[in-house]
Amino acid sequence: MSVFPRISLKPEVTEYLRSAFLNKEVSAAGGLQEAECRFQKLLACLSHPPSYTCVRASTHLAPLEDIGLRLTEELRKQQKCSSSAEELSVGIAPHPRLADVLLLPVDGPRPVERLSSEVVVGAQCGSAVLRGAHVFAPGIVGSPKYMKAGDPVSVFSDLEGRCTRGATGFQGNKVFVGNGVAQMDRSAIFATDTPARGVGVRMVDPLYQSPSFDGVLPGMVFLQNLPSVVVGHVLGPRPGERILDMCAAPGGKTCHIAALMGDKGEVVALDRIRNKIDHIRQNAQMLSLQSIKAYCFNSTQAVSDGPTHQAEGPPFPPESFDRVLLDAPCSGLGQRPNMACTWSLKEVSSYQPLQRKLFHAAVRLLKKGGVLVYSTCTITLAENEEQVAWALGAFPCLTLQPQEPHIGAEGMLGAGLSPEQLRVLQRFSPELSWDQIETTAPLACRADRDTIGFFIAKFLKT
Ligand SMILES: C[S@@+](CC[C@H](N)C(=O)[O-])C[C@H]1O[C@@H](n2cnc3c(N)ncnc32)[C@H](O)[C@@H]1O
Repeated sequence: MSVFPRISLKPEVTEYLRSAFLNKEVSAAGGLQEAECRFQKLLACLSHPPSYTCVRASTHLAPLEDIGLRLTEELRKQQKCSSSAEELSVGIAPHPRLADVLLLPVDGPRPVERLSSEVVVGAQCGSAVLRGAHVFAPGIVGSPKYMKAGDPVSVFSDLEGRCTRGATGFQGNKVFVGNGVAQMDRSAIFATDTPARGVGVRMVDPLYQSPSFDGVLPGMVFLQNLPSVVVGHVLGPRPGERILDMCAAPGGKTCHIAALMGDKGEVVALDRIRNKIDHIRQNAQMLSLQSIKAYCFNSTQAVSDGPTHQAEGPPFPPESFDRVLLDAPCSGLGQRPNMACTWSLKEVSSYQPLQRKLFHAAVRLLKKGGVLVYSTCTITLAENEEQVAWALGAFPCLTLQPQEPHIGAEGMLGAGLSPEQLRVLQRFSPELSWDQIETTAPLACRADRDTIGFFIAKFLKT
């Protein structure tokens, strides 16, 4: 059952994406009609959440089976505390190919009746609610005039960011994401002296029901999209190596890399935004990882001029790292659910130059014989296959490598790459099986197909 409309984009952005998905190579290979059909499915599936939640387990601390059992116990406790009449069976399943992944089913869309009191939240907060979160107070933009803690409310997501903060009603473009109970009075949420923190609305009857991971086994499980976990495995870090994560915050992949190395070696995490570095450090501490060193730095300038640079932190001499991850800043259009993106075409298409600058630094910092993984959470050709084609031309020392595991589809036609090159790329394309995925099918079967949109390329520097 489809509850949300397809993702709402500016017409110029829709046309830009259409021209990529219906490019000449694609149309010649499969026909224009099939390409249009794939594109329409893409727009529909992006506005819906995946049908499961993926968590990465800290298998450097305990066996997957033990973590699965402890998680089941914790979630059962959560259900007992929940006032929801309907119980969600926990049903955790290990991923058949990823030894550190647990999958949990999401139940939805469920028939939930709307209440007369409406709380309006920002689009990002609304998407988080659809993936199992409660509503945090900073995400609330509007509430009933006399709302008190304990009031039952319906929560709506403001798709276009039009609701003014503190509004008592909103008639704009909004979608219903479920019912909850206010945890604060309106006056506390919109207080001007001390901005409100913590849960503002506890969701009791969400449209999509999945467990809330707020405070659940924080050192043992980490919420992460499936393709993001695949990135760590594809990079293939080994104990004792020195690894660079160039765009690391909040550190999900950094921590995964350190865990895969058994916390032996060094993982250097860089990010340009200072307060995001604290998130990397907090996550490393929470997951008991000592091998991570995080620095606030612009990675386009992370190569030092001469080989004599002695300091521990960036910039680094050329050929300093065994493996480099470039999880690039990108247009993020693969994220699900995403019901509306208000970006202009200029914004959506602004990332290619920065990604190329980062690529230059990545190649220089990598040792000969080292591995470079480039990834994005977007669906555009310009940030994915076109970047690979450009990199192969710009850096003759790079060769494309097969990936293990290879769970996504192959790369998309249109950037002039050969069939062999496309086969070793990994493009997670939920639209390819959208409307064929049976929600009753075993979790492990649908998990690999019902992902966010994502892209991974692996190179070897020869
Ligand atoms: C896709 S996010 C990274 C997500 C992260 N790898 C993870 O798995 O948790 C991209 C990050 O790149 C950072 N960034 C953007 N430009 C950068 C630059 N020139 N140097 C370093 N970091 C940059 C952004 O601040 C953002 O945190």
